[in-house]
Amino acid sequence: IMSHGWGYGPSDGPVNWCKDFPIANGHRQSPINIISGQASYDSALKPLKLNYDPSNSTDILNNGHSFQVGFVDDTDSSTLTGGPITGTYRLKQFHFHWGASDYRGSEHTVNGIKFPCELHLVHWNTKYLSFGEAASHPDGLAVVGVFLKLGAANPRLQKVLDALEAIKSKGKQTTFTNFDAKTLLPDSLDYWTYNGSLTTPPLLESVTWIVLKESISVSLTQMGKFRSLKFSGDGEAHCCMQDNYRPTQPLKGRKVRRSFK
Ligand SMILES: NS(=O)(=O)c1ccc(C(=O)N[C@@H](c2ccccc2)c2cnnn2CC(=O)NCCCS)cc1
Ligand SMILES: [Zn+2]
Repeated sequence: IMSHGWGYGPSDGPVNWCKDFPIANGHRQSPINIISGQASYDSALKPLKLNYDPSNSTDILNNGHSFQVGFVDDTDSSTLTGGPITGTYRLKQFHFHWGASDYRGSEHTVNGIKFPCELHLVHWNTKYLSFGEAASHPDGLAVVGVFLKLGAANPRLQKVLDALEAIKSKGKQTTFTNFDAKTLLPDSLDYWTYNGSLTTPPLLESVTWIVLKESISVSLTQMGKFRSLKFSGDGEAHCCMQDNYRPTQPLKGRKVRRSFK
């Protein structure tokens, strides 16, 4: 895992990203604060269709910013269609952002409310040849965001959290097969949607964001598992992986639409 030179600390964190990535001050940056009263209902928005094949999950990796579960994406077996997008987007990976405390950690906020954690399911448009190629086009990526709200332990998270034991430090990776990402989704697929960006460098403005209105639960103990990861590699000074979220960015005239009345 190459050291990217960026992180979430006082010197390499979000306030400094603009030095290496000037698009940080661009016109469609993410995350944003979603003001529910200002999101307009759009009856043209279709229901989300998420068809994930559990046999596509391959590995779980600590990439030094978060941990991500990777998927085979060389066929249309795990896809996102419908919703605000046209065409077929393939699931590439999912990862999370979380806080050092239970009162922060999500990237998007709703009416100024922060959640302790946010799940991102990352998809790329199959009109392009690869994720990397898609990431450089305005309609290249679609990320489904799911808020995690403090409450009862979520049994569907447990398999992911148990795997963290093996990837405590940066660069650690282990196999992670037969995981059905669909089990992480809430009952309702009602969503807000807007045009935005990657929330980490290179901050490319190529993401159609689809943020679910309904959250899933996470317990205090489970949040402790997230925080037991390290930003640092083996042998480096221990640096707990937490507060790996970017603050909300200016809307700059963008409209947020909602799929529900
Ligand atoms: N938070 S988010 O959902 O908006 C999000 C989704 C995906 C990526 C991503 O895939 N980034 C890699 C990439 C590789 C090729 C072209 C462009 C981008 C990359 C670049 N340097 N390191 N990485 C790995 C990386 O950052 N992985 C995602 C970690 C989420 S915290 C980043 C953020
Ligand atoms: Zn993310």
